Amino acid sequence: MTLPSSDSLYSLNRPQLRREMRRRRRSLSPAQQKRAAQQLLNQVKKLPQFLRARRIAVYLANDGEIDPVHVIKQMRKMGKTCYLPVLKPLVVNQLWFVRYDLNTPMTRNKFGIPEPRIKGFSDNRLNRCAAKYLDLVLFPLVAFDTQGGRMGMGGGFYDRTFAFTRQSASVRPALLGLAHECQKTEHLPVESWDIPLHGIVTDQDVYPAS
Ligand SMILES: Nc1nc2c(c(=O)[nH]1)N(C=O)[C@@H](CNc1ccc(C(=O)N[C@@H](CCC(=O)O)C(=O)O)cc1)CN2
Ligand SMILES: Nc1ncnc2c1ncn2[C@@H]1O[C@H](COP(=O)(O)OP(=O)(O)OP(=O)(O)O)[C@@H](O)[C@H]1O
Repeated sequence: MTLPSSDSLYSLNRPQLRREMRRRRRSLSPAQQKRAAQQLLNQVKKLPQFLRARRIAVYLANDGEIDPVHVIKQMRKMGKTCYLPVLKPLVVNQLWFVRYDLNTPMTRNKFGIPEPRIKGFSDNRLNRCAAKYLDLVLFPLVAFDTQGGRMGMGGGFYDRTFAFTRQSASVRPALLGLAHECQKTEHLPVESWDIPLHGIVTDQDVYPAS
């Protein structure tokens, strides 16, 4: 099947575009995914936001997402602390960030994505990092454009969790989106609730926010 060209993407509404971009990334071959993951590390490891960050939130690849596995390995080599999103219990579509080491016990969330298992309240508190104390957050994206538009899985998890960054300009982790180059579109409308990112990193390029 031929992919719609960038022009015909214009005619799609938001859910259709999300479906199309998810299909695109899922249709990448294992070899393409492997190469993209390696190229992603080459892009990320040059970034000043990455070099200076000590606490970094990342994700475990799902649904054809660009895989930050080598970025995670590099973080560990550099002595940085890695955090993963955990669906916040009892609160609508918000995230916690919990420490992720080689021996972290894991479980699957309701979407089937592995996340650190939260045992007791105290254990959870010890290993959690408040979103405002993260130095860098790598957002998983479904689609992006080069003017600041972006789209995630549709739950608004990241938008809700980082809504505080609008108020307090002084406490602001660096926010960077990760995506395959094939998830770039011509133009995505920016919604009122969209949290602006500092840039997007793909296997091919770095797009700083303008
Ligand atoms: N790797 C990864 N982890 C992540 C996210 C992500 O986008 N990628 N999230 C970013 O927000 C959060 C989880 N959000 C998600 C939202 C929807 C679906 C999803 O697959 N939705 C299904 C419908 C599932 C259902 O309702 O039962 C679908 O659309 O097909 C997955 C994750 C936290 N962890
Ligand atoms: N701060 C917020 N408070 C309440 N609802 C919010 C907030 N931010 C976003 N939402 C809601 O969440 C949904 C997000 O939809 P959208 O298509 O933008 O998801 P998304 O791009 O996947 O978001 P994210 O990447 O943040 O997970 C919208 O229905 C929006 O109204």
